[in-house]
Amino acid sequence: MAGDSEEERDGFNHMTLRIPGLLYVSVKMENPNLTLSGDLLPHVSGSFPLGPSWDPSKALSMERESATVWELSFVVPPNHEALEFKFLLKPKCIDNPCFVEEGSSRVLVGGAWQDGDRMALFRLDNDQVLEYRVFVEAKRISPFDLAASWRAYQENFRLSSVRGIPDVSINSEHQTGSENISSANLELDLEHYIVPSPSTSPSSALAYAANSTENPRSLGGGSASISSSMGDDGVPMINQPETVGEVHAPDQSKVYQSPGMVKSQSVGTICPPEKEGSLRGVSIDRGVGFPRLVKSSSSDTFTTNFNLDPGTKNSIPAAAGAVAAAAIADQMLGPKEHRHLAIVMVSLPARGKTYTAAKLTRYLRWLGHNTKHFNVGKYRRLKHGSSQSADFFRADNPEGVVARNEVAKMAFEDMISWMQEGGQVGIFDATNSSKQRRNMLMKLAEGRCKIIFLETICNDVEIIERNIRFKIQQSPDYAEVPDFEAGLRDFKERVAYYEKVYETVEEGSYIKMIDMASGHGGQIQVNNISGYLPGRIVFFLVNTHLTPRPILLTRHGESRFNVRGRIGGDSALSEAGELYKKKLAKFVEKRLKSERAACIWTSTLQRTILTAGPIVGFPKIQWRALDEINAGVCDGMTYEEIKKNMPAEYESRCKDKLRYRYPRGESYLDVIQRLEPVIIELERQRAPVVVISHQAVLRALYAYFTDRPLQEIPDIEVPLHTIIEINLGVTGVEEKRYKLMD
Ligand SMILES: Nc1ncnc2c1ncn2[C@@H]1O[C@H](COP(=O)(O)OP(=O)(O)O)[C@@H](O)[C@H]1O
Ligand SMILES: O=P(O)(O)OC[C@H]1O[C@@](CO)(OP(=O)(O)O)[C@@H](O)[C@@H]1O
Repeated sequence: MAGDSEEERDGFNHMTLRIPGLLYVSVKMENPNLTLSGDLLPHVSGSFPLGPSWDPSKALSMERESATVWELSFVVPPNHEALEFKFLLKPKCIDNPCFVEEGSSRVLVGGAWQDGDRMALFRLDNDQVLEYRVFVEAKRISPFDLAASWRAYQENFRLSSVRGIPDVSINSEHQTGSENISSANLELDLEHYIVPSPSTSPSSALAYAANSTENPRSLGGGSASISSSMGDDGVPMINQPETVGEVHAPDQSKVYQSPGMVKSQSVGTICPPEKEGSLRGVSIDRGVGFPRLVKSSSSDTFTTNFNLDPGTKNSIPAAAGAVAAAAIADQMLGPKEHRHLAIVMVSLPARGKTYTAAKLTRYLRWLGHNTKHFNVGKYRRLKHGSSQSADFFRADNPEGVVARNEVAKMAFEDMISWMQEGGQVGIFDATNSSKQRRNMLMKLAEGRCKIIFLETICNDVEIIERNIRFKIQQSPDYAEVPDFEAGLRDFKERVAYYEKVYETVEEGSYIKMIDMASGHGGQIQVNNISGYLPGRIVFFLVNTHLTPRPILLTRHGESRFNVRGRIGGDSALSEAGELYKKKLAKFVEKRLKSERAACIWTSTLQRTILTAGPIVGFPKIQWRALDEINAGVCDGMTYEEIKKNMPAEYESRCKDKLRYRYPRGESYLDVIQRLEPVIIELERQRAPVVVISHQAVLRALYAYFTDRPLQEIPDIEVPLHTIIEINLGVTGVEEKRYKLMD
């Protein structure tokens, strides 16, 4: 250290005596009057080791240390005699001239400052004078210190200096670089930027989730078949076969200890996380999303051992994503009936059964579990028509009871048949509100599948009233009833008949969601729940809620690698990307202006962090889990180069882009697996979130919200400079797209 020869002033060390040995030098400039300096950036130009020449174009830029102080540090070798340097101000626009400080050059000899001026004076074009205070600090460092700090620099400093902001940050004013906003101005009305969403996206949250559930096999439905929608004549329309389902487990070693693993033999209560009042100061463990794992067996080894060929039907789940060794072990080693799981919904009408069943189905499918939703109401409508009045649902109407039990049995048997063909999780959606009905189901399930009851209880009369009104609007039961009030009366009568005979679940394995829609947290009770998958289901349900909020998904602004067609890497933004980041900031400002809280999530790659740069007023969080698919040895190559130099790899990826894993990199399935905590966190958040990430990652996130089959994920279109707004609402998911630039 130089402590023995320094003179302290203004908090900086001004050297007067030479320090022998290797030196660490820090020079700083301070300009308290920021408004004068405009967009002039301080630089240093000098002799070795500051630069090979005095050429201003090779001057080193200083880093902004605080709002008014700029800093540059460097190492001077031990045998170096004199170091000469000068400060420069360079305009951001490279075409404009730069300004060199007045007076002779500054000289440092062995770290001692040869009495240079303590002010740097710049005379600008218009004879305006800018003054900066100058500080120099020199410390002797040992080669060991240097080696250690070099390592630290390699590991940390370079990253944070490139990125310029810490993992969790918030900027309350526009950063340098976000000026010159005029070209980034947006129309007053954001609707101006709306472009059509792809036809496969969820058309409207008002579409009733039961419509897209399974059809009776007796009607030619089966495991993959007829449509969710009804034709004008009431006859189901034939649609595409369902493609979701069987895929390889990506890597059985890739299991991380998840909070989803719950074992409970007796009744326990879990309270969901508190509602977030404000997101400011939020801190997130960046490790989340990076499973602690050992890369070992490939999916090939796994599938050979356990005969999990995606093309063959078998009784073992063909799983992906977070479904890994634990899930498979449960399936392989547990009792035979445990290889298939039936989630049997229980509740009075209008308590969110179909909504919850549809959401859980979407989540499990996205993780790679072969899951289907069987809605008994749909079976009833197809068998008995959709114009049954409340009387049909009276417990003392024997014909109604027989008819309802018959369709319930039919749907349950269909579900079991599908499981025997390889299906893994069946979600059985009916009121199942009496012990007698549940006993019937348990008998049907004996030795064939494990049952977990999922009961939704709601004590909030206002929510029940709102739900009932939704049902009249959405349910095909009332599609033919022109008078809304008459429909309302009939449905309330139906609910009252159910209430008379309703028995809460007290038997078997169950999960009870109590008042989870109230917005005050509610609670979840679990009884006799164990195993990987039930644990995941409980964890998912604890974190979901009904608070409406938008999630804005966007890729980073165009990167320099994008321009050159190179994949991966960590390049900065192109000119178009720079413009997009400014437009995006304006968009976010307008779109979220009425929100009390919101959060900006980026990956740890600089193209997303730079894109988030000009957004002000909201906390920004970097997630490693949001980093782009790791292209391994192909990182930085163009697709053409991969095709030419690694034709076999290129070919394999074309054949199966979902499962293909780049050598030393990742597959899409790997990406989905690491995104699972991101999905849980997105479900848990109550405020809007802006996710600035990458093509492959956003494909996977988008597929979750829009219930797209895994196989389609690698080809989903996620264009640059476009914002995909996902609105999570009380009735489901709706999508809007804004295109800010061509
Ligand atoms: N856990 C819940 N408790 C109460 N209401 C809920 C819950 N989950 C969802 N909802 C709301 O209930 C409304 C009606 O739900 P739906 O699933 O059609 O009811 P059900 O199938 O029980 O008749 C949904 O639009 C949703 O807003
Ligand atoms: O899976 P494919 O279709 O190759 O798309 C993923 C690729 O998208 C890219 C662009 O080509 O994303 P990004 O824009 O985030 O850089 C590559 O980095 C990444 O490898």
